Parts: sequence; structure tokens; C-alpha cells
Amino acid sequence: MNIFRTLHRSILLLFVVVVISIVTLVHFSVSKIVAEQSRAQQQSHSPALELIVQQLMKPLHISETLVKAKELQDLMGAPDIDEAAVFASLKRLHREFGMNFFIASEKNRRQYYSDGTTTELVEGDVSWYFKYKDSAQNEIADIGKWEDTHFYIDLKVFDEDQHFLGFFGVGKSLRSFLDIFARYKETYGYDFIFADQDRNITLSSDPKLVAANSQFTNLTDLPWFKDLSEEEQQGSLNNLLVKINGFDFLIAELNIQPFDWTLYLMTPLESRQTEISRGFIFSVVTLLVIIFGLFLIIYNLLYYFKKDMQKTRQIDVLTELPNRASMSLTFDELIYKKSSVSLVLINLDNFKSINETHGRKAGDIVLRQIASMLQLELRDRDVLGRWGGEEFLLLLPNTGPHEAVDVAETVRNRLANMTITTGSMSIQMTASFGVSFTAIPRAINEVIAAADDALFAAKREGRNVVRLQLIEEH
Ligand SMILES: Nc1nc2c(ncn2[C@@H]2O[C@H](COP(=O)(O)OP(=O)(O)OP(=O)(O)O)[C@@H](O)[C@H]2O)c(=O)[nH]1
Repeated sequence: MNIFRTLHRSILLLFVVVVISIVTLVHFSVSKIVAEQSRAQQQSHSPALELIVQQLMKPLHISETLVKAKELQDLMGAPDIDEAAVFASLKRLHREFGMNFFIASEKNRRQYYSDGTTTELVEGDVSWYFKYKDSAQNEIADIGKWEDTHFYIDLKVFDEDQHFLGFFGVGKSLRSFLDIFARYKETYGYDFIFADQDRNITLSSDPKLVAANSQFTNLTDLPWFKDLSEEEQQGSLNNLLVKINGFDFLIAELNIQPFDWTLYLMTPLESRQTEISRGFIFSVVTLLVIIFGLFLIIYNLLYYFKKDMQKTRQIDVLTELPNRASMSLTFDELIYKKSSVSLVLINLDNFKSINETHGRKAGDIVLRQIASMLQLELRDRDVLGRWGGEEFLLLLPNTGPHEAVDVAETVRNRLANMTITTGSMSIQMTASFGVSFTAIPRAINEVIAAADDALFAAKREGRNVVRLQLIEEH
């Protein structure tokens, strides 16, 4: 059947659309999650890199450039250190670069700061100077271990003959880092831990971890580090998930080469989860909208096909009139609308003999032609259907029984005077009519039974007559 082919095609098409939608959506969701993941990754690294460049590399590079200046070598290499000139130079640098510079002179074992203060470099009191003086390294990053702890970049100064003249460098109070870290943490939510090659924590966004006086906190002292397996503790911490105070953090490890430090960037997963789940929710809602849209299409399609199939099921194939089931429904609808209805049963007289004389095919033609004629006789509101074999049913809404008898008489008369032609034959037909009526809701069988009684009476009285049978009130 054509309708089923169309239905199958439509369902197949819908299936293809659903599959394509789901595949597209999954692809879209995955790309969105990957993009979100990468964005979050980048967002966590960019500020950290900027922080390293601004706070650590910049002072280092400025110091590296200045340490080569002839003026510095002359100042530190003079037989008698001109302290006024040293302070003047340091103050000028401070003004120019906004950093606290210092000079530690080997000549008179004294350290000069750009804030105008000095410290005597006495062996046993000031350990860093003597430790680094003898080390092979020319550039050292260090944390001063006394009150108001400073981060120092110490660069060795040599004269043209490579004689050691002392140190030049930059010192930054750790408090200034804490302010900067706090700002980063507030903006991006990340924590920082800088550790040297011995895993001593040199700088951190957590003030409790920052070195003070002579005390360094070691990375291995931290509870989350202790929770790691031996293998994890030994290896790189990059991409490890750790739990700190009940929250998940993802570690990104960055090596800061010139200082031989490692930065552990701790990314809180909660904020990432919210961002990613937001993307997910959007995708799921889109999927639900698509599914709901498809559901609506399928629902409407099925409704359309059901209606169409019902229509074909309710039509008599031979006469193309509504069939018995359809007429019963129409009767119920009329009664439901509180219409009074007259019902006329039309039964062709001696139809059997038509079949016997002219053949069943001719009988079919007769049925079709009579159906067409009956339809022409109807008023707009009347409904004609095929009730069975050679029997038609006429429903006359809002029509009283006597008016119905008049209508039936007209039709009977018209049929009796009609000549039906099939091929070369002409056939005369009559019909008997049984009329009944109801003004209250009743089952169609009850009203049909009364019309049947009237029809029986009409047949008994010789056929080609109209008879009325009213329903007795109980
Ligand atoms: N050609 C054709 N004949 C049909 C069709 N449906 C029913 N018939 C025939 O209609 C005839 C009805 O015969 P009966 O019930 O004896 O009624 P009748 O011959 O019309 O006689 P009365 O009703 O007593 O006047 C039967 O022979 C059925 O085979 C149909 O769709 N096509």
C-alpha cells in the first residue's frame, strides 16, 4: 500500500535525521569540552607565565644587563669604595626600575642597599655571601632568611682581569609577592608553589608556606604530598590530581631554568567542572530540544497517517459512500450534539434477481449508480451511507419523522422512475423504505431496529413503499 510505503520512508528519514543529529551533537559536545579544557589549561598557564616573567625574569635580566656596566665595575673595583657614589648609583637604579638594588663589596665586606642602609658582611653572621662567593655559580636566586624575608637575585661582579669584586643584585620583599599572588588567586583561582632543587618552598600563594626567618617548608612536609605514592613523589608531579582540604586540584609543573626552581601551579577543579558542565548542560538541552522536535514530527506524522488510514477504513470501496462503521460514528456524533435524527433504511427490491439475471458485475454497477443518484437527492446536512449488501442508510439531522417520510417518498419516487443502464441493458429498480426517529440519545441499534421493523412492513406490503415506525417510550 502506498500509504505504508510513505510511512516507512518517513520513519527511515526521521531515523537518519536522529542519527545525524546525535552524531553532530556528540561531535559538537566533544569539541566544546576539548575547547573548554584547552581554554582552562591556557588560562591557568598564561597568568603564571606572566607572573614568572614580571616578577622573576625581569629583575634577573635587568640585573644581568647592569652587572656588565663599566660604572659598576669601577665603583666596586676602586681601591677605596666611594660610598656616596655607591648609594647615588643604587638610588638612581631604584628610581629608574622601581626595584631594590644592592651592592655587596668584597673590598670592604659591606653590603649597600638602595634604601640607604648597609650590612657588614662578617663571616659567620652572613652566611649567603661566603657560601655563594665560593660556589661555581655566577647567578643565584635566594631567599633571605631573616625577618621581612626577601627574594634575592645575586650576580657576581668581576673586573676585567676576572677578579671577584662582590655581588650586585635585586631584593624583593616576599610580602610584595604575597600581594601579587593573592591578586592572581582572586582573579584566576590558582595557587602557586615555587620550590628549589631541594624541594624547599621558596615562594607560595599560601602565606603559611612562605619562608620566614631561617625556616623553609619542604614540599615533602605537605599533607597532600605525603598522600602521593612513592613513585609519584619521586617523579614529575605534572598532571597529578591531588586533594587539598577536601577540594580537587590539578598540578601543572613548570621549570624555571635560570633559578633551578620548579613552579607547581595548583588548578582548582571545581571552577573548571562548573565551566565544562555548563557546556555539557547546553549540549544536553539542545539534544532534548531536538528529540522533542522529532517527537512532535513523529507524533504529527502518525496522527496524519492514522487519520488517513481511518478515512480509507471508513469508506465503502464499491459505492465510495461511508460504510456501516462510519455511519454509526456519524449517528453518535449527531446524537452527542443533541440533534434529533430521522433514520431511513433503503433496501433495494428483489436485487438478488438482478445478480441472477445480469450477473454480479451488473449488480455492482446498479449499486454504484443508485448510490450516485441518492446522493444527488440529499440536502446538505443529510448523510448517506451503505449499511450492508443492497441496503443504504440515510441520516436526516434535525428532521422530524413526517418530514423524513416526505424525503423518503421523494427518493422512492425518483428511484422508481430511474432507468439504470449497464452495457446494452436497461434496468428498472425500486426500493422499500423504513423510517424511524429519535429526539433523545439512543444507541443506533435501537433506532435501526425500529427502522428495520418499518422496512419489513414495507416489504410485506408489496415493496416500493415507505413505512414509519416510531420507538415506543418505555
Ligand atoms: N452484485 C452485488 N450483489 C450483492 C452485493 N451485496 C449483496 N448482494 C446481493 O444482494 C442480494 C440480496 O438478496 P436478498 O437478501 O434475498 O434480497 P432481495 O433479493 O433484494 O429481496 P428483497 O430484499 O426481499 O426484496 C444477494 O443476492 C446478495 O448476494 C454486492 O456488493 N454486489
